Amino acid sequence: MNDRRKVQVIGVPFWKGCGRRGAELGPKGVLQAGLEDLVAAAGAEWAGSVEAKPHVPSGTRAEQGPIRHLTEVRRMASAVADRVSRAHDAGCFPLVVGGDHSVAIGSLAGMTRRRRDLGVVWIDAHGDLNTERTTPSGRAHGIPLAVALGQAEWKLSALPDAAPIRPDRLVLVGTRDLDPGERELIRAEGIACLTMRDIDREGIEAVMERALAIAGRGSEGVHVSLDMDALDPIEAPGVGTPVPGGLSYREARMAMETLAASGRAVSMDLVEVNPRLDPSGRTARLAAELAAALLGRRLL
Ligand SMILES: NC(=[NH2+])NCCC[C@H](N)C(=O)O
Ligand SMILES: [Mn+2]
Ligand SMILES: [Mn+2]
Repeated sequence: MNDRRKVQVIGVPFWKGCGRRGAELGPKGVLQAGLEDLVAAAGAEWAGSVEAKPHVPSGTRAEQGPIRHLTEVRRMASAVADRVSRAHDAGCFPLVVGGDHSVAIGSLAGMTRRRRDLGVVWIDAHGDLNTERTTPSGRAHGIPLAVALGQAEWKLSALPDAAPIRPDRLVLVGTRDLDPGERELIRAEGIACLTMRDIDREGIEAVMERALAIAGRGSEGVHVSLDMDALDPIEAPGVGTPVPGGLSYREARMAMETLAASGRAVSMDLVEVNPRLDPSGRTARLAAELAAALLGRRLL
């Protein structure tokens, strides 16, 4: 890892990919939980915090189609992609704070513009591998990986200069809730899926080493996408789609520390924090701590 890495926070106050208001308060919540101090404690330099918001001209009509609010999701993704590639060009580590997980379409577009052979570690209860055809909810936060892989009708390459990610460089971690179409895609593409069961059996450190071997070895760096619903709802109650049986506080910390020690992480998403669903604020605080751990904050 370089001596003092610059971190550019890109806040994306966006909820329309999950259909539940409150996710747009995520960036503010995570910042108020002390993100800046925690990043400093990680020894990183704070390059500031900017917002990426879609510009939707008034009078825009809700479109018909399988994915709700698709026009806004596309505009948001394009704004995020521009912020991310600019941060990357300025020598910064882009830290994208959502917002729901559809913001990752923008992060991946922005990163693949600059790094064609990007590895991706997707830490999430869900697969986020639905397409327009398989989505059970019509929510865009369930499709970002299918878009990034080029498996959906909406392709990452529709965004200027972005490139699809490679299925053999993608690894899912913490998975415990998949839809039928997602299972099929995982099988068909041979996507590595390190489920909660693997974590139970092998321990989080061994699982993360495996994840790094897939996404990290030989790639041009690893994008870490952390959906806070990967954590057990007891630790992180402020998420829109909680699933029981998730990562403990310690496992999540260890996962971040293992990624940090590898020195391979080049960008991160921190998503699905919904402060409205968690008056205690612990989900936002935990999210900020996990980002700092990924950036190298440690006890000694
Ligand atoms: N990023 C998330 N929390 N995604 C939840 C997705 C839930 C479900 N699989 C769907 O497609 O709607
Ligand atoms: Mn999820
Ligand atoms: Mn997700």
